[in-house]
Amino acid sequence: MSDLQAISLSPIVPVALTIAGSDSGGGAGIQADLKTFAFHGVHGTSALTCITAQSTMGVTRVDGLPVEAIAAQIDAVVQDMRVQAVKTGMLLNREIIAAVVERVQSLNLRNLVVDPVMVSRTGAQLIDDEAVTLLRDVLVPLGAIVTPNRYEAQILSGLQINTLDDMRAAAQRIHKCGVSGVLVKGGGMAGELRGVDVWFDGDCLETLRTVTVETRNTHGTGCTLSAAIAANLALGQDPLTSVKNAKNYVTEALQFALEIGQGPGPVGHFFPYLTEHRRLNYKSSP
Ligand SMILES: Nc1ncnc2c1ncn2[C@@H]1O[C@H](COP(=O)(O)OP(=O)(O)OP(=O)(O)O)[C@@H](O)[C@H]1O
Ligand SMILES: Cc1ncc(COP(=O)(O)O)c(N)n1
Repeated sequence: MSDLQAISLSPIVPVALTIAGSDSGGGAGIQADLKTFAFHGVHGTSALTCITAQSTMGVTRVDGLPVEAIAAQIDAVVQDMRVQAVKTGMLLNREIIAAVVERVQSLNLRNLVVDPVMVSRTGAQLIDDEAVTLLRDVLVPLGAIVTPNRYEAQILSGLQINTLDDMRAAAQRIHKCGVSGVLVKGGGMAGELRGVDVWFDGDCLETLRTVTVETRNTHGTGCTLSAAIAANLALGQDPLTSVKNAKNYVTEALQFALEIGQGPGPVGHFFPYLTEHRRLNYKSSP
């Protein structure tokens, strides 16, 4: 048997789990997470929390799933597979957050990346006040890494964020709640700070910069980033390396973001790696 055959017959593929909502438009939520896991060579599993009717134009309807159905999905995956990393995304309401917290604790889920989906990058609150409190006080402290955007970081820290120093102060304040690593994301910052993130893990306070991509097609950046961090953790990378690799991936996916639909299009999860030939075919399509 050749080496190639031996490898393909017994692949040791890491497994990651996303606990998040569905985006019918395919740009964010579970759809973005599974594409990101696949890109990284990680087997993606999912526990759906809610179904959004959504497109690049926005969300027109949201239906939460029964908490028993959410818990059953998590149990089914974890009882069968060795899940190396988990990410949470849109958890919608208090009941769903409480159910996820209960499963994370009972099953002792490790390498948890909490994307605290609470406020859109434009500042609109996506979950009710009670849910915000529970997420902040109970779920975030269980995380290995939490990834708030500018507005979410304001809620978690109680600080206003307008400058890089504010981002740093917020990351340090959020760390005090017990989460191991904090990444304050700068997609919603103005001017030179757009796309600049701040990392704090108790020792290291680091500013992470790639390039600012001039595009309006940024739908799904937050989901993609947290899923890529989870994928890197599943692959055995340390937290800061995972965050840096994930940021590089998101930057590249933004550079190949898709002009699809009438609103801000999604990032291109696989598009940097399509052959030039195939991209030319797309351009010549009607
Ligand atoms: N124009 C950009 N250029 C480079 N990086 C960007 C840009 N916009 C966002 N990012 C990066 O994308 C990642 C996601 O951050 P962002 O602040 O957009 O999160 P979010 O608000 O949760 O996402 P979304 O807008 O999709 O809800 C961060 O690493 C951020 O720095
Ligand atoms: C189902 C679902 N989950 C999360 C988000 C936020 O997405 P992002 O912050 O990545 O744009 C979304 N728009 N829809």
